[in-house]
Amino acid sequence: MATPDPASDLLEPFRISSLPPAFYYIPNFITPEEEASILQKIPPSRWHPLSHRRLQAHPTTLTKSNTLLASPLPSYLTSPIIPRFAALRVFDQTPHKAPNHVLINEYRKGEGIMAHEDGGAYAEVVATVSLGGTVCLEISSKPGTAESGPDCCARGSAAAIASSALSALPSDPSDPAPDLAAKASTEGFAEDGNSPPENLDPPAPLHLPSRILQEPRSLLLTTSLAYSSLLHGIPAVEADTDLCAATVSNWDLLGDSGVFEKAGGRNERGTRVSLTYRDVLRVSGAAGRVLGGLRRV
Ligand SMILES: O=C(O)CCC(=O)C(=O)O
Ligand SMILES: [Fe+2]
Repeated sequence: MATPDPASDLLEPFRISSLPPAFYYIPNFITPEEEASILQKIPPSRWHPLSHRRLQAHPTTLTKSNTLLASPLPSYLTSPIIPRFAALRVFDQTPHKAPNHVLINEYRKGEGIMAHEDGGAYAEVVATVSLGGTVCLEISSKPGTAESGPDCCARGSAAAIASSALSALPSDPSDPAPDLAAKASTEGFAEDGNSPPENLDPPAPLHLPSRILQEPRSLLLTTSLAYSSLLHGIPAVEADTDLCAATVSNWDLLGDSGVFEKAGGRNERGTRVSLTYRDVLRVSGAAGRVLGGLRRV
């Protein structure tokens, strides 16, 4: 069954409203010190070179049957990030209620990743933390779907999806990220976290393909229909150009859009590292592996 949009009153201010549900963009999710510390702890020996990027999987790659052999994530990937996901209830609706797998991708200038979908091995929530450089993620529809083609169409199912969102639980963010509490309170959300988001605005037009600009230290959440119905990719270019409110879907959510305005709408690519947190559906526990091993002997 599809994982519902994890919308809560805490996430609603960060929803990318011009895109189909449900993408959320949160700038400054981690601090510069936390970013530097994580980058420095990524083990150089674990990289798998690919043709246009390099990759490492934690705790391990999945088996051929898309099973995760359960083992803990390294602490530099869990703290402080996973408690912040919990405070925002990002993974509350997934089977294990927390991420159990992280892919680390590194892209150098001019590198990218082809348009793709992440597939059925995972619950439909991906939480991407960006480190180092800035890139545009390109969002497109799957070939042959109603949204494909150059035209706009109405976000018809947005309200239905939003209404199936999380029923909010009392909030106890033990370790809120720097900007989160302030953003939620300036948006006037109840502190007890019990009010479901109101969605009274008319549906926003959606334009596909579209771009999401990912600043260093930001968090991007790709969930529900955004996960299952759309493709995402990073163009392999040396610079992202023509960056402005009309061409970047999360322009109003950026931490500092002035940087791109001052640069004439241009983002010169540098090395970017992404951490993509997911909940693998099929997990084989250590006990099961021991028993399985004994049976095979
Ligand atoms: O680096 C990114 O932001 C995207 C990575 C990605 O799409 C993936 O690992 O499936
Ligand atoms: Fe992906």
